[in-house]
Amino acid sequence: MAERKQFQTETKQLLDLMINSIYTHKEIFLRELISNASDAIDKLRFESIKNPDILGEDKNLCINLSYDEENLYIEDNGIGLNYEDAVENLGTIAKSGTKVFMEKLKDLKNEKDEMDLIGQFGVGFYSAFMVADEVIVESLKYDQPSEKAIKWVSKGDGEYEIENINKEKRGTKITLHIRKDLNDFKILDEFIIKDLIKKYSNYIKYPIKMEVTEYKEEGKQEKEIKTLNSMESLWRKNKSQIKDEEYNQFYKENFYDWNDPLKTIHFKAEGSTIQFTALLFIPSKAPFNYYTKEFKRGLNLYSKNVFIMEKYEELLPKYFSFVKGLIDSPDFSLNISREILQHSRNIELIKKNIEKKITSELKTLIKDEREKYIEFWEEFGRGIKAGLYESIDSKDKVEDLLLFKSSNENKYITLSEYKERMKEDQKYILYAVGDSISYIESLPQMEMIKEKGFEVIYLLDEVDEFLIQMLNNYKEIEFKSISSSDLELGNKEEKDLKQEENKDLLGKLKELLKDKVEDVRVTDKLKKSPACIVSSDDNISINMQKILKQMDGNMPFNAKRVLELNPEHQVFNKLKDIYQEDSDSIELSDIAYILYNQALLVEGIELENPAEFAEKISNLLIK
Ligand SMILES: Nc1ncnc2c1ncn2[C@@H]1O[C@H](COP(=O)(O)OP(=O)(O)OP(=O)(O)O)[C@@H](O)[C@H]1O
Repeated sequence: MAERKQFQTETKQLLDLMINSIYTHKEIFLRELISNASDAIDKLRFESIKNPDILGEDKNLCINLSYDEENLYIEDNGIGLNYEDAVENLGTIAKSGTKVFMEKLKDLKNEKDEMDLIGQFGVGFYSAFMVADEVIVESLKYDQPSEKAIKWVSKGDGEYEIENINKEKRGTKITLHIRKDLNDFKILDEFIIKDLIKKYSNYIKYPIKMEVTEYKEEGKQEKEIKTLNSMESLWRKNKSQIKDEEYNQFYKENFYDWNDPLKTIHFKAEGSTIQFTALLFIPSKAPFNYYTKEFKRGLNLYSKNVFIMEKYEELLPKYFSFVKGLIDSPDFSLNISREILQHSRNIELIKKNIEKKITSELKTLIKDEREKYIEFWEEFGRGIKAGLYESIDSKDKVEDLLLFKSSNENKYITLSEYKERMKEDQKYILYAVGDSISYIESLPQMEMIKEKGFEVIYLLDEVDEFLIQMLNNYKEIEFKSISSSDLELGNKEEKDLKQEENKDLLGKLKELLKDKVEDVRVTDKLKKSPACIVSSDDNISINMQKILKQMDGNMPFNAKRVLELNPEHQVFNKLKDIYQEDSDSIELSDIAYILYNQALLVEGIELENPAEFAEKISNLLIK
């Protein structure tokens, strides 16, 4: 006679929650039940170490799936449940923290909170009621005679029935009578089941078998029992036993890439606070949508081979968003939600750990395989820079991974290499901004710097200058633009003296150009060129304004400009002569106008009035 029992109050509430669950991923019930089956086989294996006889005839440890029109069956030959086990484990939530769970359940305000809570506590077996209106568990524990098997039945309505039955085979068979009101959600289908197993349970270490349709030649179909999961989780194998090809194959199959990864990082962390295995890949090519909003970064999460979620982004800082891979940790609960994970201390620890590892691998590449790193940089460098720009607190960790081309043979260098090579009298890390090397090299400001033998890093990417301004310094050496108005290259006193000597002329020029520039000064940056334009505001350089204007055409171009003149140039002498002769002459104002516009042209800035500029040049030519 079956005994009718009530579920524990808490369990009842949990069941109600499951049945009326708003949880969109109903499919996870299969993962839960398979993971329980796998745990049950684990437990049996453990027992069999002490006593190998308990396996008896039934040595092929596996999980069998089958289905008919109304039911799904999940069967294992694991440890099994006896009467007490079933009452205890299937009738109550046998977990510590149940009280807390229920307390919290009372305070719930909305559906999202509900999901978070489910995630936090894990619902395992009860998730079956998300898809089934009746669940039957038939089980024979390994150490019991067949007539001591049990049958446990519940409709999830607060009660269950339990009785002893006769069952010959060891282990547990679960029958789910599938609900009819699941709308779009279908489970009694070969292909759906196959897909779900691949997605969630592919790396369960026991075979999950099911009868499937095999398509033979000449269009013939046959039914065959097949193993649906690959079983082997590469990441749990010993590193020394894995060949490069295996890693590459695994990467390509799981992360949708045609190319082999550039680098594979596989490691285990077995600290006292957290345990996890990481299998990470640095792709060799950026995905086609890498630089778009559609791209999603993140690592896949597993708990002891069981898939939990895809692309969990909090584990990867933005600047490492190119990394693909997975983390397997027994500390993750199967039902954990993204929201809960976010606040978990473990996640912070794992994140720190993998970040350190990726950084050190990349640094090794820079040192030992520069060509490979350059290849990588050309694919992902922009992403690293943009990511770092958004998380500038991580400057210390990432700045040594940055590469820039420099005036030293136009090769890529790191900031630390720059620092090493700095001249004794050099105060700053000098940079120049432009969209090509040839443009930068022809800038008048480069003339004196080259002469002095200072190295200049070239900021060729739009994001570069923004980033450099955020970084502000490298190991306490300030970055300075070669176009910066306060860059001192020569003897400051000499320059100040020249400024003083010519202050009347400079004042006059400033007046003539008053609606165009903020100031007119002498400079020691120029050698062959008569003039250049610099920004008087280090925060918004002329180049940055150009970029901002490109992004938004309506933006006024208002970087504060300063016209700098080369006091050693013939043109300057000419200006002096004209000024002395007649400080109000048209010629003086024309030359000032031309010099200013010329400097704009060299800087690549559109002229306000090209026709007027051309006319003044023509006038000068015929004089
Ligand atoms: N196939 C099975 N064979 C033997 N025992 C089982 C089986 N399925 C469930 N159980 C028993 O029922 C208990 C409750 O399962 P449930 O899935 O709710 O929680 P759990 O597996 O302990 O936790 P979690 O699902 O969070 O890992 C299990 O601990 C186990 O003792």
